[in-house]
Amino acid sequence: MRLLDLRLRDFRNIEAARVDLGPRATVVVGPNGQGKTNLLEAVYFLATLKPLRTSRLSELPRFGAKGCKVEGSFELGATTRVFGVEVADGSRQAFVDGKKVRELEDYFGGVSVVAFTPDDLALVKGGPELRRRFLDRAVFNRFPGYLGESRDYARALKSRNRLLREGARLELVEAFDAPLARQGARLVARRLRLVDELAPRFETVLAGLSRGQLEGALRYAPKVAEGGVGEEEIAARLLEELSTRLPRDRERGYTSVGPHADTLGIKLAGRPARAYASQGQQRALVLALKIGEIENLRESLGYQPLLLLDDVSSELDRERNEQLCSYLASLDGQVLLTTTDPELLGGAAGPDARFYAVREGTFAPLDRAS
Ligand SMILES: Nc1ncnc2c1ncn2[C@@H]1O[C@H](COP(=O)(O)OP(=O)(O)OP(=O)(O)O)[C@@H](O)[C@H]1O
Repeated sequence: MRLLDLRLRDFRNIEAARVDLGPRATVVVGPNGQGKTNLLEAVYFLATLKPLRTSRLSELPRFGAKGCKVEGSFELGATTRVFGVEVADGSRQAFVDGKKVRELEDYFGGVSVVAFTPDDLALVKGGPELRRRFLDRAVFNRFPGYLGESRDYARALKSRNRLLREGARLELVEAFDAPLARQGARLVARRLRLVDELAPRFETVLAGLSRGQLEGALRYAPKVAEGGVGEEEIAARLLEELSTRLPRDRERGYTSVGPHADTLGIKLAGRPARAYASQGQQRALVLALKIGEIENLRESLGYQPLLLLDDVSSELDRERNEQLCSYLASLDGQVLLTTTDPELLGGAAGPDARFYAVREGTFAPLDRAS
């Protein structure tokens, strides 16, 4: 997989842009607030149909514009396909080779990205929703069908919560429980599978980064999946939990059990990293999570996902930054990096890197010598 070029219209502060990507690293250089992250976000949106920083599609079009569009040509094996996504009136439409895509699953064939942004550094210490979000994005990267599955679950959950808030009759709420439990069990099963794959990689990478000093572990263990049971049994248990908790959920006005309420546990030497990890340890943990995810995708997909790194170097300490740069230099897939200071990238960009300068949403190729 290779992203050849990228075309944007009215995406955040970018009125119009075309960026041709290098075979390996493409580096976008510019001062704060010029549009570096916006470009990265456009690539992420193109590849995942999910915005990177917000959950609101309506924030993506440039101020005053009615909609926005991102398009990119991907080389996929021997063919080249043009993927596109447009936002208009707060909803999105995806295209492949100019044709509207009706089923989201049809869109994702062979395209995969992993983003690493300064926000990720809050993963360890931040609230449980951040780790759940990381987990969900990692599951989606690995199993693209997860996007549609989580959307179906979110819809069913929203309807059930509305009925709970409105104090609807119990039988009416219960009518939602069987499908909700089934869809919820699917999400739980996908997450369990991903964590099974990711956890050993994360542990190995962390041990490598810390020269054997740090011992980490990942834990996703919802009660409904205790004992390593399969998806059907998880659904049955979830249904039972929903029913047991129904009177209390009705009082509170929301559904208190299910994958939306679970999170990913990160441990350091057997203890919750959230409570005990130092700043440096947190950075090592996050780096190990990201590298672990990339390695896992590389193995399972058979190619390296496109990496998007948003000015992470300036947020890491020197040692972690050097580790990240040497890891990047060892990869042969594509990386899109943004930075305020190219010096921080060390050897990560490599000799064949392509550079762009950005000012007020306008991108211009940069001669490396300049
Ligand atoms: N929908 C939008 N329309 C127009 N401008 C927007 C929109 N959303 C964000 N912006 C603006 O885009 C500008 C660039 O944002 P971006 O996050 O890409 O900066 P950056 O170059 O990554 O900077 P930093 O180095 O500080 O992270 C900001 O001034 C922001 O206010």
